[in-house]
Amino acid sequence: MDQALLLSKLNDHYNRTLPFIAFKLPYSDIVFCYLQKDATVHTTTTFKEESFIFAPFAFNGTAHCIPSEGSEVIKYEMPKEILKQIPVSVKEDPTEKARYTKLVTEAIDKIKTGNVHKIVVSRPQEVRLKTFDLSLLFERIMHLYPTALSYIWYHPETGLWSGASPEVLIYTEGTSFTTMALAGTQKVNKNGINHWSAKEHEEQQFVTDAITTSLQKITAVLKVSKTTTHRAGTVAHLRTDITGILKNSTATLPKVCSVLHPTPAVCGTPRDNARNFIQNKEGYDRSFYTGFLGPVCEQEKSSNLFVNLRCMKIADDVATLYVGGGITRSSVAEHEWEETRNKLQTMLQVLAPML
Ligand SMILES: C=C(O[C@@H]1C=C(C(=O)O)C=C[C@H]1O)C(=O)O
Repeated sequence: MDQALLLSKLNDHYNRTLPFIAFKLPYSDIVFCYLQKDATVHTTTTFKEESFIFAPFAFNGTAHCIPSEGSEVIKYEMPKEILKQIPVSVKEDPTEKARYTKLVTEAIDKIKTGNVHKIVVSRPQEVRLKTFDLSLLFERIMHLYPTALSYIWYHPETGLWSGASPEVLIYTEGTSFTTMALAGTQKVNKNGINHWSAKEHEEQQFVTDAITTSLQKITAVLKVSKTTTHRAGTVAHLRTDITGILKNSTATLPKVCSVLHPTPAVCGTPRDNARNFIQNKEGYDRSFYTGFLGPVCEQEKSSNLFVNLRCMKIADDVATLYVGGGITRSSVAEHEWEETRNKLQTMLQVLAPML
């Protein structure tokens, strides 16, 4: 199928308010699309049917999904093309900056009281588009970030979401699994080498420790890699891979997801205390941001689930971009604000021709 036909099918689906998903896995050139033939709201608690799963931050065991059955399934190979990144500026809103830095300061104060080590706080940023163009969105999201899970999800129930996530929640293949601890953020250094502070290493170590502890009960083998620098668009993170074998009897995919989600990389640690802070103080509903998403296939016993980061929701001509960062006792509110501004670039690059 050529790209013009694919785009006309996607546009047609969108105009008829029919659900679809288009996604590309990291390091792959193949875009998969499931175009649902009706507007049924499909949900899953078993994660067994071949489908693309879309779960919110407030996941309670049930996720939205678009099954391949009952959908037109399209496999499309993206032509190789490198799009240049152009920094896009958004006006700094002093009121929003004051609100966010206050939230960060409150998180630091909470951490200093001692019952929570790390809290991930976040904010939505609205951006007005001249006009929304689904074809342009497709071309840019699928080309700009080859190491990410790039996607466009649409369902009349949830609206249109798009993102390029650098963070694996879990990959499974039979009982083998891979997950990752991703934290610490810097702008990508021009010489390609980033130097990380003790604060950034500490923050990332919280994530590794919390993930390995939570996986202990449901795994038979657990291995932790060396920590490396992971580039994600214009920012870089510290990353540790965690691999192993799941216990066959207890570790179903929904169970593994409930154990891992929300990870300390998007919520904090200990989880309940961090989540309480977020719910009481963040001041907005994260909805699908920092939820998880990706394809699952029971027959092949495989899944590729990602954390929904570097994403946005688009309604009419307004895109809402979501960004956050992990706070520890040594965080500096002004730096955290800057970090969220840097992270905004990932989706702003995608939207650039529509601004
Ligand atoms: C919360 C976000 O990112 C997470 C927080 C990070 C950090 O605190 O340094 C780094 C990567 C992600 O795990 C986001 O991008 O919105």
